[in-house]
Amino acid sequence: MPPRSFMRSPAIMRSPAMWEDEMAYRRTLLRIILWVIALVAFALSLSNLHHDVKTVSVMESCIALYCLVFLLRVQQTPYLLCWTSGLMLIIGSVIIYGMYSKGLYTDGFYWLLLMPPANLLLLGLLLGGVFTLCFGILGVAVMVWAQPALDGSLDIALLINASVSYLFLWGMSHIFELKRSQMVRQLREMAARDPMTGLHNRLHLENIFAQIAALHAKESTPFTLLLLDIDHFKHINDENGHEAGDMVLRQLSQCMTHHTRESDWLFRVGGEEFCILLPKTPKAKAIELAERLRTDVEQLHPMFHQHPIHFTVSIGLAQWPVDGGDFDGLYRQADMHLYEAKRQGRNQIVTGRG
Ligand SMILES: Nc1nc2c(ncn2[C@@H]2O[C@H](COP(=O)(O)OP(=O)(O)OP(=O)(O)O)[C@@H](O)[C@H]2O)c(=O)[nH]1
Repeated sequence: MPPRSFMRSPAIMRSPAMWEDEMAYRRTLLRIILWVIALVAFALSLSNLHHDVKTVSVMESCIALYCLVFLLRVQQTPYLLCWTSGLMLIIGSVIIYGMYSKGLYTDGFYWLLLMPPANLLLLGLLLGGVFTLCFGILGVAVMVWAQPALDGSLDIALLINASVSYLFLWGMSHIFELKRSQMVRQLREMAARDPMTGLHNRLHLENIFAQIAALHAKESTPFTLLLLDIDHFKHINDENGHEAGDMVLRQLSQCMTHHTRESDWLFRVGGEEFCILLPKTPKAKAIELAERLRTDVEQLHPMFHQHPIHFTVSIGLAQWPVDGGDFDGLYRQADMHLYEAKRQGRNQIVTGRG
């Protein structure tokens, strides 16, 4: 007969893609933006060729070409920021050159206003901010030094209007990007946590496991996975009500937090089922911790409406890599041990061989 909790949840939930690639959002955005820039740059290149502005036309063709090559790499390159920085550098340089050239001064200025939102959206607050600052300074420099040479005099009103518009767009883009990244962080945190206990939820488990396993494979040290299940939890609910059951779940979470280190990972993986990952911990040490936890829980007796609630936990243990080299294997082994602990009468730890 297969282990109990594996029957309840046959497949361990896969992590959402957003955790697998921090830059997934920017990749998607870039795919659309690159097509647009490539087409616009190509059209402008033809138009400038037609109007005999050959240097700018060649530069615009280069932008279109860069975008097409970038499009081929955008989904898998690990150097996304380098590629994007290159793109913004080329576009910014062409704009500044356009402003410097006679005849394209005003056109170049309009295009420069695109730099703050594009930089911040594609490169983030810090790098995007540096690019925006550099191109802003260059834009003002072109106005102050090159404009009198081109137009005969410096238009102070235009300089002020241009600078204020640029700064305004930068400020708005900064606030937008700041709020967006804060919201993404909050959503990730909420998606990774169980609201009742504050522990990580199952979605996060596989990702963390992969990171811990990779680290331990490098250092050739073992780590241990514990599965805990509250005994007869249905009975606690039935006898004392759902609220009492919730309180027991929170009490157990606090007890788990108390008995573990900062570096350990605690998860609520099901209704009354919990998982603990103990990095750099061999089975013998994990058994000591599990035993302390089990006896502490046995003596807790939290009060619910002046009525003490007695509860116990059963624990299954498995050590990486001897009990399983990958997530599914190790989790299955710990689950089999937990099943055995339940079968042997509950309120105990089963660890298997070794
Ligand atoms: N209060 C409360 N109960 C929950 C929650 N999630 C699941 N449960 C209850 O947990 C109980 C689990 O019952 P069972 O799977 O039969 O397990 P058990 O009674 O603990 O029995 P053993 O595990 O065999 O010792 C069910 O009654 C669920 O309704 C929750 O968030 N809060």
